Amino acid sequence: MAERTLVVVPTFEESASIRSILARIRSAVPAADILVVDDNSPDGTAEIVARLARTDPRLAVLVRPDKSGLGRAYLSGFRYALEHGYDYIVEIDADGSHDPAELPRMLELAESGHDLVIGSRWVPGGRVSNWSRVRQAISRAGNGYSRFMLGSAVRDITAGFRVFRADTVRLLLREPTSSQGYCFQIEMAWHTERAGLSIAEHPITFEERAEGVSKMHLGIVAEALWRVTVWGVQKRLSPGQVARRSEG
Ligand SMILES: Nc1nc2c(ncn2[C@@H]2O[C@H](COP(=O)(O)OP(=O)(O)O[C@H]3O[C@H](CO)[C@@H](O)[C@H](O)[C@@H]3O)[C@@H](O)[C@H]2O)c(=O)[nH]1
Repeated sequence: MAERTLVVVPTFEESASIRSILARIRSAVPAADILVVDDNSPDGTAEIVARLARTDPRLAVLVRPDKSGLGRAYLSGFRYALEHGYDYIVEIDADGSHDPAELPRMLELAESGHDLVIGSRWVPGGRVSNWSRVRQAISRAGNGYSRFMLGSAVRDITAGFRVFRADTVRLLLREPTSSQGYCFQIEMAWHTERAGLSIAEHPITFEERAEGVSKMHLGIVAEALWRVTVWGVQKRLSPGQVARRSEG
């Protein structure tokens, strides 16, 4: 059977950019299916996708009742992908920060045996464009701190542009995840690394969004700081027995 790919696009208030990113994904990976996971955006993002899906059987939208964080949205998308028998699962932002044209190469890397492929800003060849100095500093500091606390070798552990083999996700979801927000990305990559699976970082250019606003806020940074600190301390106290999951 041919291998099947699901591109999961989490959205909250992305009505200005959703049409464009869906068209770009479709043109970059025509054989892939697309699932938008929307947290009941007041700006009608889900309604736009639902209208497009009426004439595109390979596009679907999952509407969640409330805004409950990027991590929770991705979990819903992952479960959908596993239930529907996909072989590869893609994560990509809806705002155009990630160029879907990188996906064929990232999928090739996954097909060649990497369990997780990260579109990385912080490896040679990777860069950011139009990102404020503050956001660059937060990203670099977050990655540096995570590498130090968790002993991770991943250069862009917070990145939101990824290809997972479905088996990787199946393994990760055997235990409940604790992260609500963008910390989910750190948790998934670190657990993949700890499981001894293969991670490749593919250099990308991350473009600051042209429309809409970032959903990043202080609470998201605080959650990541807190959880990475706890995981890092637990790792030092009982190596090999990290209580990665602190809640359901
Ligand atoms: N469903 C849902 N989607 C969400 C939520 N919060 C954010 N999103 C969606 O998640 C994507 C990323 O959100 P942005 O707000 O655009 O993120 P960013 O500030 O540009 O952050 C980028 O950098 C982070 C740190 O490196 C990354 O962790 C993140 O994935 C992204 O690439 C967008 O498609 C946005 O609509 C949520 O609570 N629910």
